[in-house]
Amino acid sequence: MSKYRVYELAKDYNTTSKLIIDILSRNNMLAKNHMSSVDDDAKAVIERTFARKTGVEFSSEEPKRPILPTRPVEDLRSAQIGQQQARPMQNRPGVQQPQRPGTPQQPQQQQLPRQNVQQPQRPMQQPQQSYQSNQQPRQPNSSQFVSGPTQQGQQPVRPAGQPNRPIQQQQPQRPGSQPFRNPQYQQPRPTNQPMSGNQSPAPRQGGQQYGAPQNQRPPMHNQRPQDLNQRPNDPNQRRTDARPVDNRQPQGQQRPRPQTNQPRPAGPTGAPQQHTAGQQNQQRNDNNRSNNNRPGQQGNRQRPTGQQDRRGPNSQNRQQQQNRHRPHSGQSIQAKAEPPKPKVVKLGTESMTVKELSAKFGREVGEIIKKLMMLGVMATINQEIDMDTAKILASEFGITVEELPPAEDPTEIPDIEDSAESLLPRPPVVTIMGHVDHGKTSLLDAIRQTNVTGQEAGGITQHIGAYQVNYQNNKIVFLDTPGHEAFTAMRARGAQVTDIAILVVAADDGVMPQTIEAINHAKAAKVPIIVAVNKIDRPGANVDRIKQQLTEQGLVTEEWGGETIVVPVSAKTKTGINELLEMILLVAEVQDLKANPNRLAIGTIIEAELDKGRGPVATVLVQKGTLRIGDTIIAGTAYGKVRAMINDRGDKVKKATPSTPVEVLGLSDVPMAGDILAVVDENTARSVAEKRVSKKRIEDMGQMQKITLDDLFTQIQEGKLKDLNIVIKADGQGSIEALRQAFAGMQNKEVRVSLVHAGVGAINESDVMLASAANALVIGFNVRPDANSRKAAEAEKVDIRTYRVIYDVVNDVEAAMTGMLAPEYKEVIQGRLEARKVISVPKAVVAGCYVLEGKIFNNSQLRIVRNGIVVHEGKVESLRRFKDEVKEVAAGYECGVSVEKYRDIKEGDILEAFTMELVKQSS
Ligand SMILES: Nc1nc2c(ncn2[C@@H]2O[C@H](COP(=O)(O)OP(=O)(O)OP(=O)(O)O)[C@@H](O)[C@H]2O)c(=O)[nH]1
Repeated sequence: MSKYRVYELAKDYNTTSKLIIDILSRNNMLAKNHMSSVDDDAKAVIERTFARKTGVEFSSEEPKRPILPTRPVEDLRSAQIGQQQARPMQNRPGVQQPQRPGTPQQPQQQQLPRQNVQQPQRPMQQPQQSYQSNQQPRQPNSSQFVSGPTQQGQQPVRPAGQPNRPIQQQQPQRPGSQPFRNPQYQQPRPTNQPMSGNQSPAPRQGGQQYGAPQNQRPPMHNQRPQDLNQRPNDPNQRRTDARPVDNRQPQGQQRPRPQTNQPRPAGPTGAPQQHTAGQQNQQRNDNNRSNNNRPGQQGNRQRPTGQQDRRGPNSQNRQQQQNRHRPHSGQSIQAKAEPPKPKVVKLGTESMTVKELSAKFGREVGEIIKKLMMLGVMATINQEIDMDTAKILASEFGITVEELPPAEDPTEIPDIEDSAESLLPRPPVVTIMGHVDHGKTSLLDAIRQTNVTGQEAGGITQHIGAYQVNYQNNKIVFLDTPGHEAFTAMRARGAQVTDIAILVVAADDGVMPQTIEAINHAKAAKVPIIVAVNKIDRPGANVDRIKQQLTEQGLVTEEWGGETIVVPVSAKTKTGINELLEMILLVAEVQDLKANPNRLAIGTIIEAELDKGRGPVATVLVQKGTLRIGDTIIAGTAYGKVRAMINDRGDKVKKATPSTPVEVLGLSDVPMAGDILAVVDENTARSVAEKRVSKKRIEDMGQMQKITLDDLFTQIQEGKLKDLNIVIKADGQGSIEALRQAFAGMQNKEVRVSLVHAGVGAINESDVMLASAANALVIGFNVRPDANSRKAAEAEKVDIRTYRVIYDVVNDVEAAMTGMLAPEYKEVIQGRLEARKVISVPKAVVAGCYVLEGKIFNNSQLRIVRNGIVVHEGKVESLRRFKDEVKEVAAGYECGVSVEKYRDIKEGDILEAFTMELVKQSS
């Protein structure tokens, strides 16, 4: 009975094994896979099917594999025929492994032991084993053969009576249970023990059983007679080397063994091969070739004859696939250049991508990613890896990291060190610090012989002032910092630019919390402290008690053996002022304060604001060099040319030497208090400012994202926590800093203050829109909303609250946070007027106004706004139309308005008429 393998039939009919299996299954014929053997009936079915279908299915599922031209023509022909004639052994699990390229083919006896180290059998190969027996009718019994360089006419034949292996003995190997063995010898054996070279295969128990199909159909020996007859006579149609030989050829079928009578172009095929009983290990070439001719494989064009592979068919084909891309063994092979694997790498402080790190480490990107994964970092090729992670990664690879110094920040202006010879003495910069209302401003007034206190809104110092005084031909610069807690940040900054701190302690009040805070700031800044015990004129003044309290804070007076200078003073009676100034000069002398005036200036922004008439105005304390008119300066993101400089007395100056405070005009923008001002060339100023702007934008974006995400997460975690979002607009950076600090300390269990935006200037429409988007409250500090922003606020239902005293802001917000804020009165804007003509009359100043919107009443309260800044609040003193007193004036009419106790109305001022309405208190 002839047996055919599915894949052979597929090949014969130029179609796929799957299609053959399908056709067979439709005809109730079992075929499991492409290695399944089928009988002649099945073949007949296939033949009939394809006769009918005329090849429609031929290419329906799998395209025909192209035959590569590397193979000789006769080889290809013989391959086609040979597949019909000789049953290839390639798919058998125990198929012999070809030798490695270049290894001379060994005699079979020598090869046998090597078969035992073949690959474990794969599960997919199991069925193939069972079909091997079915191939036998079509296989020459190689056990009868004498292998070697056979020639035509010397075809070994199976001796009559040579039993074939019993089919019953062909047990499929368990997957992976045994080494890969040549089924020709191994599988017939009851066990999987390797067969020695002189062992004979187990005798068949009847040739009729051998190869019998599973359905036990009668053999059809008339099948494919032509093939059989052609084989011995047409060597060109055979494979060039020996075909797989099967020693299970049914008796009587003396099929000539395909053999190698046409050596392959390469490979040592000349070794004599003997096929003796028990040595029927077919040439590995055969198997190899057979493997190469597997349906769907393209392997037969790769491995030269005699080059054998120890591996199974699949890996062999994989190898063949690789070989296609591999240079021929004879060629000079350029090994794939591996990147050098350094032991030490230099890394900067900035982060690097995974790809960059792989290049630095000389490792594949995949290796880096794998290591990162093992470290718990999921990264992609373009992921940025920070320095710490890179170091850990390097240690994983056994690489030492050398840190490079940080790259120069393009947003920084490098400072130049001055030589000792260039330094000249400079005046000391003194900061007055202390608890609220202990008399800081009064003391400075006493020193300057001026009265600043009277001009301050709410009686509190709310801006850093810088003043220069002369005492005994020595200049002393004073920075007047406020004592309120809210100004901590400003005070801290003042301590950073100062040389000496004057700590004001009221003799009748003693050391208070802000006193201690001031001490700590001065200590942190390593600034010497001189204590001025003020208000010694007060009845309850007790200087010794103050000294005792100071000792508790680590400030031991000189009289008590310490180093702290304590000067009792009275700002009111001007007592002790001279002693204080002398002590300042004494301490300054000890400090040996010097600076180089002959260089480009460096200074610090003490305060900055936007003046509608003059533009951005910055108060600068020059610390090094000399600042001159026309210098190109940069401070923060602002830059420009010095257009004008005004000293503390209001005089215009052309230059400012070290330790000189001046107001500087000419900046493009309002810098932040604390920004460093530097004189640079114009290009540098512009480029550095641009870089700072973009850097700030990126930082702001990151901050916004962080805040949003953090808040979201925190809110989820904290349950009922709500944010009180606030937009601040103020008249100066100092006020913003103060409010920022005040809000930073505010938080209770239910509400947290979140600053959405803070800026200098009047409240504008974009502020309102931002507040609307962020569901925020707008707080104006000494600024007012313009007409558009007020309308926008009404439309968007945004609450704008304006203040002139920081206490009120803090108290209101704190009250709101505790749910106690229930305003008894609510401001209701009645109308807006513009002062167009100001007339002075006896006992009053009358502003000729035009009512822009709403109404003004003769009992209205008035707020006078100049350039968006509130300059006064008061009551209507008189309201006239022409010469008549009237009760109200509506929009579109002119009127004369005078304000109670205020004569400084200017043309262009905006007068807001408002009233306070009682609001029902909510519980
Ligand atoms: N009797 C007496 N009163 C003083 C003296 N110094 C200041 N005062 C009064 O104390 C109050 C507060 O004085 P300020 O100079 O405003 O105090 P401050 O520390 O500058 O206050 P802030 O700017 O709010 O921090 C004012 O009413 C002063 O008149 C003093 O030496 N004797």
